[in-house]
Amino acid sequence: MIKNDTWIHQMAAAGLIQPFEPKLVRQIQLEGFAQPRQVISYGLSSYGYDIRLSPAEFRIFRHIPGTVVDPKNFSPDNLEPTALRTDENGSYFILPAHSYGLGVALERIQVPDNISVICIGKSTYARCGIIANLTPAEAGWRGHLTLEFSNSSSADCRIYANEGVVQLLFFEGEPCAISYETRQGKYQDQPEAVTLAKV
Ligand SMILES: Nc1ccn([C@H]2C[C@H](O)[C@@H](COP(=O)(O)OP(=O)(O)OP(=O)(O)O)O2)c(=O)n1
Repeated sequence: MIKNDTWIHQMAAAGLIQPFEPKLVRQIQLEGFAQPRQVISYGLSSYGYDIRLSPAEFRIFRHIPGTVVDPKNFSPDNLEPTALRTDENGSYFILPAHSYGLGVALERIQVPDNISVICIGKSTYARCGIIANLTPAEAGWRGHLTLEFSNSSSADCRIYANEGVVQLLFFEGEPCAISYETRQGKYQDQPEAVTLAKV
């Protein structure tokens, strides 16, 4: 069964999502500004939680002529760090047209042993041609999710840091025999930095 806002709120106290925002935030009031700034929503929703993109790092995929990407031997040279920019609308990275980029979640999550998390895109970005890869966070996993985005449009697009970027859905099942923690999964305890493919 999918978990609701009451459950997510209760579990936040036990470390499910940190930092935790108990309502859906659509605008923030900045010191020294008369008007609040509109943000891409983040925080608790009815049956999920919208997490933010960290300003720490965003990397864009680039082709290195003469090479083939090997998931068993991934080269960091294929992912070029891109600068965080800031203007009156907020801080953002630019994901060029028809390209692929990796960022990291601002929040740290800690998945209980009887829960599976599905990470899906936000409609606001989907409407701009940005596709967030649909990925799981497994029972017993902890850390900052590495987030993958493709820009399927022919225009460059901003991806805002410190604002909502993907949403998490939480599903409860019978307790599993072996969690991500007990199997010592290789992506356990990811820091707030892009974690590359490993074998
Ligand atoms: N966008 C995502 C999706 C997942 N994860 C983390 C949480 C997952 O619990 C863990 C492993 O995800 P997968 O099971 O999809 O990865 P693999 O099957 O490739 O790796 P493993 O062999 O560790 O299961 O990686 C992540 O950081 N960013």
